[in-house]
Amino acid sequence: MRIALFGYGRMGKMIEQAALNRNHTIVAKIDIDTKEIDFSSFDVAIDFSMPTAAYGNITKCLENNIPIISGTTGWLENYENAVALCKEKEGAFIYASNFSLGVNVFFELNEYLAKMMKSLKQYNVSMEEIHHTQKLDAPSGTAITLAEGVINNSDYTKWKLDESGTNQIPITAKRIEAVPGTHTVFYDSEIDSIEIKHTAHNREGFALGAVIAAEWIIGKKGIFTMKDVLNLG
Ligand SMILES: NC(=O)C1=CN([C@@H]2O[C@H](COP(=O)(O)OP(=O)(O)OC[C@H]3O[C@@H](n4cnc5c(N)ncnc54)[C@H](OP(=O)(O)O)[C@@H]3O)[C@@H](O)[C@H]2O)C=CC1
Ligand SMILES: O=C(O)C1=N[C@H](C(=O)O)C[C@H](O)C1
Repeated sequence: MRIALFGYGRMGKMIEQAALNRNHTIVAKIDIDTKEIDFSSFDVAIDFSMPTAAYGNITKCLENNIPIISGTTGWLENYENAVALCKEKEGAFIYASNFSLGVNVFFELNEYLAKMMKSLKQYNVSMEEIHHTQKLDAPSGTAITLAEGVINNSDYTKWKLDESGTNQIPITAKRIEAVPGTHTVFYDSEIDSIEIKHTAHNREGFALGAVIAAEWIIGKKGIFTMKDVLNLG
């Protein structure tokens, strides 16, 4: 498979390694200074760039009939526009806030737990995410997906950074040097606490998941998620 990388930072470099290990070729490394892109030279694009750049990169790929995998977080105000463009162009697109197998299992566990806890009103839910100090967005995309997983399976209706309130999930974002990504969902009552936690030990799982998604999307048309790719749930 011929892959173009949009963004060649921490994740772009990890994805390059994961792709080479699976016998793919990286034909382009595109950044903000790239003047011209030869869209005929690759089969699929993987975008791990920046919140301000992701939507533009996704748009370019869809307009040029290139399947696009995006892991960039912090651009979701434009997600529905990307979906509409993908439908209009009959393209192929996957966004995932987290491509690791472990986190996608954790997403399923989170939804299952939320369903069980729905009627247990003595418990209050909250979330914490911890990432490295270079991270640009807060809360993390993964924390937002976790909050949406609870909202879709409970009486909670919204999430907010650092703020609790009626039917609102408070999310705390901590920034600590070199942490790849740690997410915890807490249910607290006067009597006890339940917590589920995912800890990434490095970025390998994110990178491998993105390459697996790129392999999977070839020949498909539509808007998909990692749940489709991993056949979970
Ligand atoms: N979904 C998932 O599983 C995961 C998602 N992420 C997300 O991926 C994104 C990237 O993370 P990370 O690699 O750590 O960040 P980095 O800052 O290390 O890399 C981002 C890269 O994008 C480049 N860039 C800036 N503008 C553009 C543009 N217009 N087109 C293409 N590239 C551009 C930057 O270049 P320059 O430095 O020159 O500005 C930089 O090299 C983040 O949003 C992060 O949250 C991260 C890990 C896992
Ligand atoms: O910026 C990161 O590093 C990460 N970003 C993603 C997110 O916002 O959830 C995924 C992972 O936690 C690492």
